[in-house]
Amino acid sequence: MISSEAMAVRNQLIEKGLETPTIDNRMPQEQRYERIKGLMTEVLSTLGLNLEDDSLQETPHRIAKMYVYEVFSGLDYKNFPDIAMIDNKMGVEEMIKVRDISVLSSCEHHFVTIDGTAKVAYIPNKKIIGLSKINRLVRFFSQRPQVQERLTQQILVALQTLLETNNVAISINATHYCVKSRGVMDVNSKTETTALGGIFKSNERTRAEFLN
Ligand SMILES: Nc1nc2c(ncn2[C@@H]2O[C@H](COP(=O)(O)OP(=O)(O)OP(=O)(O)O)[C@@H](O)[C@H]2O)c(=O)[nH]1
Ligand SMILES: [Zn+2]
Repeated sequence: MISSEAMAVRNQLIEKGLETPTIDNRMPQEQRYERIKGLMTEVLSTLGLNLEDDSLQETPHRIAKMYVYEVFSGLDYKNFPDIAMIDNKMGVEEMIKVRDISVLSSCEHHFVTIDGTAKVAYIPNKKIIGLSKINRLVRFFSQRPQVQERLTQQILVALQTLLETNNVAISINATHYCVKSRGVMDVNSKTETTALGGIFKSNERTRAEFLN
């Protein structure tokens, strides 16, 4: 079942043109897994690998399981985290900032790892979010084929929707293994993306407090 929070976030992303481009192929998870397993068998044998070898035998199964149930599980809103919100009874008016949130995602151009950290901040309105739920949201949207810019925006919009305020900011600093382990093979470069909402965009001091 897809929760009402997940539906609200999804609708906002669609409205803002930020949803991950997907097609509705109506294939249940188990069927997706079976199909990918068969197709990966083709890929591996086309590469010339011997799938009768005991180490390689289960690799099509492992890859299909990893795609459907692990690294791309965020394509399915049924896996959207349960979000615990609490009323801002204590009247918090200052910035809440969480740093060093792990970001492990996959680049949609090459299907290899994006590895980094996120910093998230918000100024509460009527609601406060359970801290671990910020990490879970980051993780949900990371578990999709991604470009870092879209990932950053999706987390911003999700938090804005759930917290019922525009005053949210996020930055992600990440290494792209498609840049590091292949292609240009730059082992040092990192990419920083930022998405600012509400007062984080309009007020220089608030923005500076977040960015520094
Ligand atoms: N903006 C952006 N680009 C990304 C991201 N992840 C990967 N890319 C880039 O996507 C581009 C794809 O370029 P292409 O020329 O189509 O692919 P390619 O031939 O494999 O390119 P090289 O990586 O330069 O070898 C590359 O420049 C990647 O570095 C991302 O999160 N954001
Ligand atoms: Zn890439």
